[in-house]
Amino acid sequence: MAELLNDEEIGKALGHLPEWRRVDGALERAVELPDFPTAIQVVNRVAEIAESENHHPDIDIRWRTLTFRLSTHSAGGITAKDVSLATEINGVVAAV
Ligand SMILES: C[C@H](O)[C@H](O)[C@H]1CNC2=NC(N)=NC(=O)C2=N1
Repeated sequence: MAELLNDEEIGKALGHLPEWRRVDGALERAVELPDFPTAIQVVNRVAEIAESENHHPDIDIRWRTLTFRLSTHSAGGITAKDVSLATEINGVVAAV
């Protein structure tokens, strides 16, 4: 099972993920896409990655704004899996 990261480890990870913030026991990023179809394309690409890694984000979809929330449910907080998926989500968004 993935180990929970401590405050120092989370802070260090966020240093490399300036688009993300810590909200309660999760990493969170909101991103605005050019339009709704593009937002759904991003969701679909993230879904492929999440399924391949068996680690799934919470996704809030409001028109063209997506909010991703990452936590490891089985650990009850933030683990390296969340940091890894955040990095991959950044890559998907950057490729739009
Ligand atoms: C049975 C299945 O492997 C688990 O429920 C996986 C699925 N996706 C998951 N996603 C997240 N974010 N946390 C988990 O603990 C988790 N567990």
